[in-house]
Amino acid sequence: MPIPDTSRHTPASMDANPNIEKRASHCFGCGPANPQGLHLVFTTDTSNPDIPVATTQFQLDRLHEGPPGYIHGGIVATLLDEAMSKLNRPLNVLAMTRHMEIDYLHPVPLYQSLVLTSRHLSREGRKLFHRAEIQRPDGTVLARAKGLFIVIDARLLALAGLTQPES
Ligand SMILES: CCCCCCCCCCCCCCCC(=O)SCCNC(=O)CCNC(=O)[C@H](O)C(C)(C)COP(=O)(O)OP(=O)(O)OC[C@H]1O[C@@H](n2cnc3c(N)ncnc32)[C@H](O)[C@@H]1OP(=O)(O)O
Repeated sequence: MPIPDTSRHTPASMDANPNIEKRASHCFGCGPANPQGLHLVFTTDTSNPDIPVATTQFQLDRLHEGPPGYIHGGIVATLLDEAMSKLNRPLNVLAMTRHMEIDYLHPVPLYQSLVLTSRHLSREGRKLFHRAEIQRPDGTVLARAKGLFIVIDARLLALAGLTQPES
């Protein structure tokens, strides 16, 4: 069987730098170097270091439209996933989403400033359980998610040709 040419799937951002944080600059959710990304910037509250909380405000336009006037459901999932992923570093782990479930409670509007927040719930070994919500400024919850993140160890990183972040 011929070996597939994977090089054609390699985006320009995948340069030779093996450091995971430097390579994360093109993350669709938070990477500052991704011209088509969401450029989310989170504030993380670690006043209780066991239960970090991440928050950001965002406002999207028709580039991310699904139903007329509202954000596409896949982008809503991205926002919730990204917010939950921001809890991993404060917990001193690298982790990836294994499972998430979403309640789309109300359509999420375009052209309005909204609040995206996430909170760590619990940990069982390498399994991290988080939750996230998108709210209107008045506190109305528009969408919420629960996520299971799995801690990625150094061996898996090395298999992907990556190194741990500099602490
Ligand atoms: C390789 C590249 C490295 C890059 C490192 C970068 C890291 C930092 C970048 C962060 C970036 C963030 C960006 C935003 C967050 C994303 O979007 S991340 C991207 C989306 N996620 C992915 O692509 C992950 C793809 N999945 C995988 O690679 C593998 O499944 C994982 C996550 C490494 C886990 O693999 P595994 O260890 O073989 O998993 P497995 O043993 O089957 O399950 C783990 C545990 O979860 C439990 N479990 C599984 N499914 C369920 C379920 N549905 N319900 C309940 N429990 C479940 C299992 O029972 C198991 O439990 P234990 O037996 O340990 O008690």
